Amino acid sequence: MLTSVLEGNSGSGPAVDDDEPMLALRGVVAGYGGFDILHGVNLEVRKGEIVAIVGPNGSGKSTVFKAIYGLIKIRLGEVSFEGQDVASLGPQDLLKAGIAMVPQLSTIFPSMSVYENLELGMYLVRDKALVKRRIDEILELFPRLAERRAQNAGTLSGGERRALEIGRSLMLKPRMILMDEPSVGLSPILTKNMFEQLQDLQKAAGITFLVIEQNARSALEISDRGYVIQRGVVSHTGTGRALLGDDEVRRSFLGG
Ligand SMILES: Nc1ncnc2c1ncn2[C@@H]1O[C@H](COP(=O)(O)OP(=O)(O)OP(=O)(O)O)[C@@H](O)[C@H]1O
Repeated sequence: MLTSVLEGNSGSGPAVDDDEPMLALRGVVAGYGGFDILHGVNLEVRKGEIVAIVGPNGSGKSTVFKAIYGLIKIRLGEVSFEGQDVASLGPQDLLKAGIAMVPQLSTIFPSMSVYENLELGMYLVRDKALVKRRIDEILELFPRLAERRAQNAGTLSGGERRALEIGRSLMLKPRMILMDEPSVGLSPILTKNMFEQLQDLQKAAGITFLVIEQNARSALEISDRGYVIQRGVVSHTGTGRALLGDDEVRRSFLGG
């Protein structure tokens, strides 16, 4: 079954009309307990894009991810991935479908080596030769990790650790990666490096990214498109460049 998972995730995935978005949220309403937090969110990600979700604290950015990743049930609306309704799928099934998530909090095992942490990205796969091949491919994408493959992950710098998390999420060959605040804990220069890494992966491996970021300016600078979420709805959308140039967005979120 796991072989089929890998086969399913390799290559370009199901045939999708290029005009169709890879991921689409339509009128999504979701929340916690008796309260709605998202009041009809519409959002699209096209194949090969980097798309950023930005907005003030508590506006619902993480809730959008939870709704996509099946961590909360949506009350109204639709979530589709490559034309398939995925609203009722949980994280394991979404991973099989080709979407991986890199959470905000580190999930690296500090007393294990870089290599062993990467192995965990395919821990259910018994074919060791396949796992090794995949790790070698990933280490080729991340030369700094390759140099440190035997080093304990707990001794990595913040940026290297983030790279390891991204690398591990690539083990099952997802076509799309959701990243929740990838710049948390990183200095401005490491944030810049990390975003450049996403752009490299977008080009080298054709990965599509949907990224939530507090650091709105840095995220929009490298994003093809962005969505500003305010009080549970999309208030602005456009190319990263257009949002960076929008007076209201600048005043509200980017510090003038
Ligand atoms: N498990 C939960 N139970 C109840 N309310 C929650 C829960 N998780 C989030 N909320 C509330 O939902 C609202 C949106 O939270 P969310 O985490 O989506 O915002 P965010 O835009 O990601 O914020 P931040 O930038 O601060 O991380 C907040 O008012 C928050 O308190």
